[in-house]
Amino acid sequence: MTAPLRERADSRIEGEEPTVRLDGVSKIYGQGKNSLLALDNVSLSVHPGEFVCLLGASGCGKSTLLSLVAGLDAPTAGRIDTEGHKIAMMFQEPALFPWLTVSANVEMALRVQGVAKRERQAKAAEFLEIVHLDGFGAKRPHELSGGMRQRVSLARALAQDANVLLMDEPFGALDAMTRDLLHDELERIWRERNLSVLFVTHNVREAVRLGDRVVLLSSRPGQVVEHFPVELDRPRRTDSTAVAELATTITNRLRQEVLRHGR
Ligand SMILES: Nc1ncnc2c1ncn2[C@@H]1O[C@H](COP(=O)(O)OP(=O)(O)OP(=O)(O)O)[C@@H](O)[C@H]1O
Repeated sequence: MTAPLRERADSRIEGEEPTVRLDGVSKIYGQGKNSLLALDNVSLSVHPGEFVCLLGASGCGKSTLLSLVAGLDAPTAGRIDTEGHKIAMMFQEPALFPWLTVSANVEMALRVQGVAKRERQAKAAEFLEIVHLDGFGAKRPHELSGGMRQRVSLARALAQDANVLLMDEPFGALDAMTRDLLHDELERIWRERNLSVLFVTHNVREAVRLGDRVVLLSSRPGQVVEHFPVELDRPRRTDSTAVAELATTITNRLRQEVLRHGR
């Protein structure tokens, strides 16, 4: 069984600069009596081409951490370095514009970058092909299934020309079969494009299925409790014995952590 190695986790490849680095990051919401410490002194790196999954009890600050890395909010203390890297974010809800076609939703990301109209259409078609949605460009989001809408969202993230993908429970609302298919798709795209991925999930097996490393956060305030390298051959199956075994180890650790906090 793979042992958790805290020391090794942030020195994966010597001399290689991380794409995302958090140093002693804390986040307090509000002020005075009503203030809430969401993250406490979190240090964490994601290396080029690395797939890191973030697990933790509900409310431990996972989404907060992603929003800080995305620059949507500022840390109260500590430092976040993503300099020189382009970041795209995906949420549980695909957040597509319902009045636009699928193609126009993807084109929006290109428009922001100043890509000319004719080129936009061709490029959007390419990105839709990457997520296996060729031929669906003229549809509206409501005409697609939940899994297909998440594919559009992924195509839009890729169209942002990002090398860092932040994913906040992107498959949490999908059925198990669709989720399995999207795991395969995401793994293929991650490898082909050498993306650095920071992926938040509640699903321990999903984290082991996808991650090079699973990082466990404590209950609030979120602190890094342990790093679990996942040294299993890819592609992995969510229902394989090896995935289940490591998932059990991590779940037990997570349970300990939750009980320690009495919730
Ligand atoms: N904008 C905000 N203002 C005040 N408190 C907030 C804000 N955003 C989050 N919080 C609080 O910070 C804590 C961490 O929230 P966050 O959403 O980051 O946790 P999470 O681990 O992603 O939760 P979940 O797993 O349930 O999605 C929670 O107690 C939440 O209520």
